Amino acid sequence: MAEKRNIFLVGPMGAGKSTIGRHLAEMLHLEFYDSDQEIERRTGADIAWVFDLEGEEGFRVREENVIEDLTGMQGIVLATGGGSVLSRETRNRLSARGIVVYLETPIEKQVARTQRDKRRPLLQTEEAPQHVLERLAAERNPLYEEIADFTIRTDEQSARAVANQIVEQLGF
Ligand SMILES: Nc1ncnc2c1ncn2[C@@H]1O[C@H](COP(=O)(O)OP(=O)(O)OP(=O)(O)O)[C@@H](O)[C@H]1O
Ligand SMILES: O=C(O)C1=C[C@@H](O)[C@@H](O)[C@H](O)C1
Ligand SMILES: [Mg+2]
Repeated sequence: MAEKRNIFLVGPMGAGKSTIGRHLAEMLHLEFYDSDQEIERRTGADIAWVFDLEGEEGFRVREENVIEDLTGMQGIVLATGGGSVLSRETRNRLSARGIVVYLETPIEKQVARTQRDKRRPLLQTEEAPQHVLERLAAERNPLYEEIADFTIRTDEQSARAVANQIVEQLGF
């Protein structure tokens, strides 16, 4: 049987990777994974707690390991953590083992979408979320672009409509 392909969603916090990823997996009859959720499952702690106990550095090690394992699977949709592309090894694995879709959205939209929940420790600081997200974007957008097979904006349509658009672009 032909190898089943993987789809990896990358992009910043609030781009909609987790939400759109679930729709996409359902539409394509693939399994859905989310690296943040997988870290929570393996540690039995939430993301904020991992950041508190181990710092961002410890979190990144866990993230790299989880993505190494998940990218070794076949036939999955994976929503990656927003900062996972900081690791060169992770970027190489994502590029080599699946189709990478960059979900792009303006900062203002990211701010609005991440305002209500407190699960993103990098945004729980004195600095305004808008500034943090701008700083992260300057460093990370080139990395998302570097590995993307294609890019889709997620601020103009519903999550389901974006998933549909991805299915069309994938052509399978
Ligand atoms: N296309 C969309 N249209 C409207 N709302 C959306 C869309 N995509 C996502 N949202 C909403 O935005 C919020 C953030 O989305 P989501 O958690 O999927 O982002 P994420 O990219 O996984 O972020 P993170 O990197 O922090 O995990 C959710 O409440 C979701 O319902
Ligand atoms: O952009 C980031 O660095 C992060 C995004 C989230 O998906 C989580 O992985 C965590 O909150 C860190
Ligand atoms: Mg997510």
